[in-house]
Amino acid sequence: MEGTRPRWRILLSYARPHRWRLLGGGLLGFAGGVAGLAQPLVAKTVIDAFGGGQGLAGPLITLGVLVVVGAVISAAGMYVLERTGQSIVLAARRQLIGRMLRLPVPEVDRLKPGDLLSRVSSDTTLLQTVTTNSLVDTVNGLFIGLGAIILMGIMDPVLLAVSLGVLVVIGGGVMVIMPKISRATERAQAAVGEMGATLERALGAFRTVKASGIEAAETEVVGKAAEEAWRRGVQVAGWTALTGIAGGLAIQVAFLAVLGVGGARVASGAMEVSTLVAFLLYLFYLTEPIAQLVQAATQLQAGLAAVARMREIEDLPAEPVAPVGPAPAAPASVASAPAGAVRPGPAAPAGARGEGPGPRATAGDRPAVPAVPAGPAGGPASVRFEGVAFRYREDRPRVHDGLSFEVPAGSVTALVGPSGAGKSTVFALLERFYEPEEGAVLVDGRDARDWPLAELRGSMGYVEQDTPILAGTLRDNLVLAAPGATEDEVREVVRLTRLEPLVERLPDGLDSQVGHRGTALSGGERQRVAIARALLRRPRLLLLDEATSQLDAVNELAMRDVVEGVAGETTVMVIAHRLSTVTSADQIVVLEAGRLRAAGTHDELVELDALYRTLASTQLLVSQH
Ligand SMILES: Nc1ncnc2c1ncn2[C@@H]1O[C@H](COP(=O)(O)OP(=O)(O)OP(=O)(O)O)[C@@H](O)[C@H]1O
Repeated sequence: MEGTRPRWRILLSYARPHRWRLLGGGLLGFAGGVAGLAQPLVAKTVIDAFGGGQGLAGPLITLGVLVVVGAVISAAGMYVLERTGQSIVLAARRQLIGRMLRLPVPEVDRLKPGDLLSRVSSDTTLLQTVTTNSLVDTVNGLFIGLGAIILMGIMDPVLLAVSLGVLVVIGGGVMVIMPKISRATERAQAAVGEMGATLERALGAFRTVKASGIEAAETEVVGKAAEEAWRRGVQVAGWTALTGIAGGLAIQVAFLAVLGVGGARVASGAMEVSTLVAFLLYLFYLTEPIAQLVQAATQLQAGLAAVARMREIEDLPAEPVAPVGPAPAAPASVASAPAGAVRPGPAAPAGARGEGPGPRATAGDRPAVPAVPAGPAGGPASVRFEGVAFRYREDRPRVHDGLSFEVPAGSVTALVGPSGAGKSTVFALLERFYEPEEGAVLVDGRDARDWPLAELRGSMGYVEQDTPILAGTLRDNLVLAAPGATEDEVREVVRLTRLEPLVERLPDGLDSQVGHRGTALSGGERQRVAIARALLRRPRLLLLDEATSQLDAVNELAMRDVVEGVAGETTVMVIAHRLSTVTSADQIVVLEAGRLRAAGTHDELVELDALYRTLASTQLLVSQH
């Protein structure tokens, strides 16, 4: 229903919650105007008093008070309206931001971040004037205009008909132009969005731009987008100027018409000269309200354009709102487990691990490793892909084509395969960023589509290959997905992911800033921060996309500690690029062209699968512990 609502009603819906403030601001403005009107009268008493030799003090004080009070009231009215305008912009921004962050991944793949940014920053500001000053001006203009028209009608209905005839003809012309202003503003705003998108493209790859020496070329690209925004802006200016003169023109033409018709009526004795003069004065009195109405209508067009661009986002499908609240706190006994403590035995007995290739080792067989802050509530999750077919877009080939495999609860499963085989897509489908075309992705035997989305994602920790870090402090980044994490838990994951030396080195420890996108950290540190962040979430299923670029020894040890530290209590799926990861995995799933090629242990696959042998001897081969 929202989508079919006329835009002007949507616009009014932004103002509605603030109607009393708008009324208050409007009334203050009106009172200020009345105080202004009273000033000439009081000025007259000053002059009279001056001429009559009476005391000047009284009238002068009255005049002074009137001027000051009038100015204060007008300023207060303006402040109330401007403030309300800001509140309306704030509400619109909050709504839009909330919506954007809940857009499904495929929608955001399609949209440009720079353009989205401009909708929140630039389009919303267009609401400010139209929902406040323009609204008040429209009401004022209508009242004053109607009052004048009634008086003119009482004075001479014929001349009123002449005046209205002229006003309606010119007003009709203005109405034809108005939608053009709306369309031109929409295009101008779209051009501003495009400019934002091109600038974001350049700033997003800032170092590459510099290293490639393409500053001038990129400046040209962004400059072209800015030029387009200018061209559209000039179009808006042209149409606005045209409507601006229409108000004055209407009055002048009406004046001439009334003078002609009125003059003839005076000559024929049908009306008095004084009536004609009074009528003409009223006609001029209409100039201000008409100008106000035209200006408000012009601003309304800009507001409508903004609404259209904001609605484009709000009409897109959105994911359900996740319940807010920190993850449940970990039991203190586990959270404070000393370094090197052996975890409690394997959480899932072998029999509970489901069918499929059996895990090679249970967690109990592993060497003593540090514990993660706490075991996940609900125990490790199992995963099954059943004949999954998936493509990113209609016009693209299938990435998965009948993919089936099973990951028993509590096991460590490594996914390997040539580049582009669809490994990362397995994780994207598990997180339900996308939905399969055919088949099903099952978590704990339940179709991922049947899970409440927040619960499904809440049970997983996902470490992307390019490990995004957000601007803020190291601590902000760690507790991002687990705001309820205790200091002990944070310290524990820091130790487990071998981030301690980094924390000690940083001037403010955990509270040091990591820079925009974590630029103050090395690639390996960024990856370990991402792992620590995922662990603090106490996931039932840990999805690790090993970075191919960060293959240093510290990272490798950190990865091994993490996997060993959580195995058994948490199911681990890791897209493996290190031989050490696959050799210690319970099972290895080999993907090729979106299908399962083979599954088994390292030794089995080396024996049985040629592709795995090749992968193990080339791509995967890094170092072995
Ligand atoms: N968002 C996307 N939109 C369109 N196509 C995509 C998208 N993401 C991935 N693809 C395509 O899907 C295919 C599988 O990608 P995926 O990232 O799952 O491969 P991968 O096995 O993880 O590869 P790698 O080891 O190189 O990371 C690739 O051909 C890729 O180009």
